[in-house]
Amino acid sequence: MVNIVHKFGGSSLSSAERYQAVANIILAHTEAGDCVVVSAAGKTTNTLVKLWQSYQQSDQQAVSDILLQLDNHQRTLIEQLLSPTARYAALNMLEQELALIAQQAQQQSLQEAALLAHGEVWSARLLATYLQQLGLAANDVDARQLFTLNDGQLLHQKNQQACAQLISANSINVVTGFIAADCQANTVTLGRNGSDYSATLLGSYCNAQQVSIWTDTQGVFSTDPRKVKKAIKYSKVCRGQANLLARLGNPVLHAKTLSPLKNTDIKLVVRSSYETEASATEIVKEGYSKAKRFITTLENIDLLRIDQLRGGEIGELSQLIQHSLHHFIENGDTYLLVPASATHQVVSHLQGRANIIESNLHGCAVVAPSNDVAQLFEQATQVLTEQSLTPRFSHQDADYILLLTDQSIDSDVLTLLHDKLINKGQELAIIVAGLGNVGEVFIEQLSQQLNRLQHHFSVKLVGLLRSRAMLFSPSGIALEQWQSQWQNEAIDYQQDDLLTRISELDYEHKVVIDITASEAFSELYPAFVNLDCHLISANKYAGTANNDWYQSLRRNLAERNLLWRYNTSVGAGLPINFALADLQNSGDSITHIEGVFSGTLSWLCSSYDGSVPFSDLVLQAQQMGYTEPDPREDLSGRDMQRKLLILARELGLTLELDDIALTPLMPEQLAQGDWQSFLDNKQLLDDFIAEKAADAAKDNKVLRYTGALTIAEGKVTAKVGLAYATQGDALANLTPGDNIFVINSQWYSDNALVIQGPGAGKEVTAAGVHSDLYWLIQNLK
Ligand SMILES: NC(=O)c1ccc[n+]([C@@H]2O[C@H](COP(=O)([O-])OP(=O)(O)OC[C@H]3O[C@@H](n4cnc5c(N)ncnc54)[C@H](O)[C@@H]3O)[C@@H](O)[C@H]2O)c1
Ligand SMILES: N[C@@H](CCO)C(=O)O
Repeated sequence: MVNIVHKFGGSSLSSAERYQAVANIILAHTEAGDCVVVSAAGKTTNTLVKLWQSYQQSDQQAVSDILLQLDNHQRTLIEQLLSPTARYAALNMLEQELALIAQQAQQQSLQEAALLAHGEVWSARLLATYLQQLGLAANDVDARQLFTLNDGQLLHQKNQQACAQLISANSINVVTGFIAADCQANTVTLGRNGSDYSATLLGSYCNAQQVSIWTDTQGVFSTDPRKVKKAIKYSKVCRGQANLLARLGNPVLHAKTLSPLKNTDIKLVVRSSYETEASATEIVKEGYSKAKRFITTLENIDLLRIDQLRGGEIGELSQLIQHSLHHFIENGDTYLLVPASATHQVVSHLQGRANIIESNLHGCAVVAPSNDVAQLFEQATQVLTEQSLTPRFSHQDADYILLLTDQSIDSDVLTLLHDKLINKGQELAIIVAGLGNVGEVFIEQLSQQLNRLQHHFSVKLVGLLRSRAMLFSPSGIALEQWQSQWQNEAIDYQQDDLLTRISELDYEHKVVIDITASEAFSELYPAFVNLDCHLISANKYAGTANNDWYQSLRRNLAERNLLWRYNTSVGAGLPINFALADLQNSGDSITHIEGVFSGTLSWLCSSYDGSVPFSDLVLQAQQMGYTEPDPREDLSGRDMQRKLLILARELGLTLELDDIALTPLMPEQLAQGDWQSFLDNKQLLDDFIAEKAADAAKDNKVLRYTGALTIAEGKVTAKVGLAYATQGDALANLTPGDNIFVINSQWYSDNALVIQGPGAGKEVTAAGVHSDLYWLIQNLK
């Protein structure tokens, strides 16, 4: 089975040293069954083209000179690479082939494509022989036996069968790029950059997993890295943008190269054959990478207006001039950008339907996410005008802009444009898990918040998760339409799918915001950290997990410079964690924390006067979004126990949950069974509370549920449970739903520091999550 198709261009094979470097790459990156597509070595194709031109001009002397030049180049490669036995056979074969070309030239029977094909045939044969010499099973394959075209159209079925028959599963198949055959077995060529196209065709016919284009650049950059030092190399580029760039003349990839990959899962990777350790650019399917910004320059372009462009005509024209072409519609007219050298051919092919509107233009195209296009259009026009390069023609489309000028854009102007238009890192991708009470409000508030944050940082919501379905959109989910996008695009997922999608996000920073109440989800935190995600949690499970797990998570975060914030897990939006951290960072030491840390239990106890059954109040609290998904988590005291543990760990204590004594606010037996069985037995709760309230009332007290943590002489005691508060006390007067934190420390010993306010509710909690997000961004800057 073909796993990877590798492709090496002419510059990667320009000398014996380069062949050796390629062989080393093959040794390290291929296994039996893989294919290696090669172009002609160095400038061999150009030399063969010159030979053809001299032949057409009947310049016999030039033909002989060029043949000698080819002989010298190939001979040097063979002599430097092959052992004496292999060398003898290779030189013999080369001699015969060159003699045949000379003979055909004399007999006036040379064929252009067959002549050009020699370059690739020589490369494939030499590389395969050299690999054998290194002990690898390798064979050369002439692509004219693999790819057949009829009338310019590839015969896919026939070609697929040929590949299945001729590509060996037991050796490295070194395949000639650029060439194919017609139905009469005549050689045809696949056009400019044909070897890249050969590689993707072969990949699709063989159902390969990946096509790797090894080239002399390191990948796809935001602009030409030779002209702009600060050009950004992108690790991922979507096929749509790569295609558009190719049509606009960007030289890294050609539109044709991408076409065989349409509707396949084959990965396309562009990487450097010179710096093999450098990271590569992966061209991924739509939706698997965020849209990026690029500037590509245009040189010597003519602008044609075309009447009645027919379907498929652009393809025909590209084939004719062997160049990717781009057309667009402006005010109802169809325009075509044509390299000036090919205008004549295009105009005559279109027989009176093409008018040259502007000729000899230069300029640039800026490819960008659609939301950014309008702003970039203004900025780019301004930069060019300031540089006295006022555009002669401009066009704004859905995902790019085109600015055509009289003079070419030199590297100084390109650098100015790049500085102004291209993001320089600092992007944060947000994944939100849990779209319940708090999650929904958080997303509603996010759009307003992002407008503010965008001034400092580029922040995008890229993922939404419920327990079974997920929605990922690497370029950003439209916040105004997230619900309809969810309805239409969310898909079921397994844990591995989620981790894969997160790993594919090509952002400088990622944060998973956990607004679930799921312990299972919190168990994924170590996996998120391994994928370099920051964490924000409203969920309390990770913060209260056993100490070994918790400490190991903290260590992993620290090792990777990642941040974790979970302020809302205690006191919702109240700044309790800020206060504790601040006191400790200022040198204070906390001795005692006491109070009511549950919005639900605060509201229930303060609202209860016996007139409404307690269980009815529980259902109301649930409706108001105060309770945990299962309110028994609150009634059992467990939720408050978790909060006290989180506070204790903020103080640097290494308690476990069960180190905090707990007395529940419900009869033990109600903890068993599902929610319905609780409802069936709610009378037990009502009787339990009525009894406790009556007991408290005997001393003119009221029911409250409180927690306390004391550190005295190195000893820690902590508990949560029912308390009777004296009428008129701060605790008895607590506003229903409010939390209160009474903090004693070295500095606040007699007169405690008190923090009080709403401790639950979807709005305040969502606002608290935003505060954590803001804090994170401040710390990333
Ligand atoms: N409600 C509050 O006032 C408040 C205050 C502070 C903290 N919190 C915490 O915020 C969290 C959410 O509270 P809520 O009131 O919004 O709860 P909720 O039950 O309304 O929402 C939780 C959501 O998480 C989803 N979910 C469950 N498991 C998931 C998984 N594995 N992956 C993705 N999504 C999953 C559920 O489908 C649900 O939509 C809880 O941990 C809670 O303790 C809530
Ligand atoms: N159920 C929790 C939510 C806030 O953590 C409470 O009532 O306090």
